[in-house]
Amino acid sequence: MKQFADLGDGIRHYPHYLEADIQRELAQDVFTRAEHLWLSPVTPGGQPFSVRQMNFGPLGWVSDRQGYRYQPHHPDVGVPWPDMPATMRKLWADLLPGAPPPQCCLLNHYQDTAKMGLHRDADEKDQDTPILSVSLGAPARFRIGGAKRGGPTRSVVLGTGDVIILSGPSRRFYHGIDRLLPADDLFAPDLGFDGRLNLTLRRVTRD
Ligand SMILES: O=C(O)CCC(=O)C(=O)O
Ligand SMILES: [Fe+2]
Repeated sequence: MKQFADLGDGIRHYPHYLEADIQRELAQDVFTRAEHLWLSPVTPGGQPFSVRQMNFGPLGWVSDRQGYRYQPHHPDVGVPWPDMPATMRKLWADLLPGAPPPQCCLLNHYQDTAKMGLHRDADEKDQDTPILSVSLGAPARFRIGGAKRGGPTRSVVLGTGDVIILSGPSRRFYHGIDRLLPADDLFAPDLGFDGRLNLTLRRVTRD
């Protein structure tokens, strides 16, 4: 069992969990298969996100003028989302033994000043199975609060190859990304892309 920092409330941070060559393979696979399929999401109110997004796996999270939802097909081209990377399925099985398999691997690609405001992952019928997320590339400041908006928050730097799990009470906590941080050369293998890639695994349905 690799070391993790227990941040309380079911938050587990595994720094440098993925080796550099695995990170490189994962990034190459993801960017190759996501090419031409990236989405520029907008909120239902029409505000653009500063990240671009894509999904792998049976269900993908989509945000547009019609609302937030999960669907089995890419909204622009109508094809099923590409298969979930084997590395991500293995991570889930290794770190969350006994959990039902993930149904969505959401990609968030952050460049320059991209960020993500505080939100809860609330569109899944399954609000109990943990969320597992991987960071690749530029480090970022991840912010996490509590179950109610407006309460105190804390932050943790997520570096390349890090895994964070939100389980237990923290599955329903507000969280977001403040901003990208300058790369730390000691832990910054060249992964062949700019900015930061986040891959988030979630269970969506309750069955
Ligand atoms: O980029 C991250 O680490 C967080 C992404 C996130 O919270 C989400 O996609 O719901
Ligand atoms: Fe989230």
